[in-house]
Amino acid sequence: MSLVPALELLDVHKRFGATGIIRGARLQVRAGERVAIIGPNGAGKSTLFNLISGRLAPDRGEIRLHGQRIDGLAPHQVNRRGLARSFQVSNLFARLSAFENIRCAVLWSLGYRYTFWRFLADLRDANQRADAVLAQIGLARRRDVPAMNLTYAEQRALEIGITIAGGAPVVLLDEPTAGMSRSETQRCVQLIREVTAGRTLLMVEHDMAVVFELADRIAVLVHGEVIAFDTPAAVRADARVQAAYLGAGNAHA
Ligand SMILES: Nc1ncnc2c1ncn2[C@@H]1O[C@H](COP(=O)(O)OP(=O)(O)OP(=O)(O)O)[C@@H](O)[C@H]1O
Repeated sequence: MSLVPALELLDVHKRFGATGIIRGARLQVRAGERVAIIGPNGAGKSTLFNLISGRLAPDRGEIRLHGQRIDGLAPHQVNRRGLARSFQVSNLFARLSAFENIRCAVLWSLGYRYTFWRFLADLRDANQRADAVLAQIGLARRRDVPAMNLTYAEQRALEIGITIAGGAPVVLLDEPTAGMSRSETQRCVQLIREVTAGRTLLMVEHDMAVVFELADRIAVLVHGEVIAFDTPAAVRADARVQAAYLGAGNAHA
């Protein structure tokens, strides 16, 4: 395993107006690791994701992907360097089929800068790859169904498929099980486990059962600082975490 962290945050700061939202966040995610970010509402989890994926630039500090600085790059540049993210709010093309949605993501990852003949060859590859991803996310039989006619859980699975379709080694999932029933959540956990095998996963998740089942390590974000970053067992036993979050009867816990 590489000694260079897959993803590293060094003293990252971000303020909105006069309010410091991310205040010296530090994190080192190893290649192949699954890490969950938890924390109370408003702790800055979404802001942190936006900073990592290039939607926001930090005011201070560094963000590194496989040792290379990515802070300040645009989202598509971060994506090209091997980091893909999903969104809380649906990102699907409603009228396109499940297959076409995935194929768009595959073609995007291949780039549109090729000649026409090269594009045709890529299209063949893209079709094969899109079908492989559909099979992986369990939607092969729903291949030609427009995204808007899929069930909610299928739409969320499709979003995960779109995120991994380009083959990015580092994947950010934003509340992947939000709004799901218990059984849908169970299936989604299994899906995430399968599709992120061999990749590095960073996820924001409010469902503690999912977090404790999936994560190798958990980062606890409180007021824009990572106050604990450890194994699930150690985080569960951490008095600061209990005081700040887990024991506090948080609405999401
Ligand atoms: N673009 C923005 N401009 C001003 N304030 C913002 C902006 N984005 C987020 N905030 C504020 O930053 C704080 C952190 O928000 P963020 O969404 O990152 O928290 P979170 O931990 O993801 O919360 P939740 O668990 O509720 O999703 C909140 O007080 C929010 O109102």
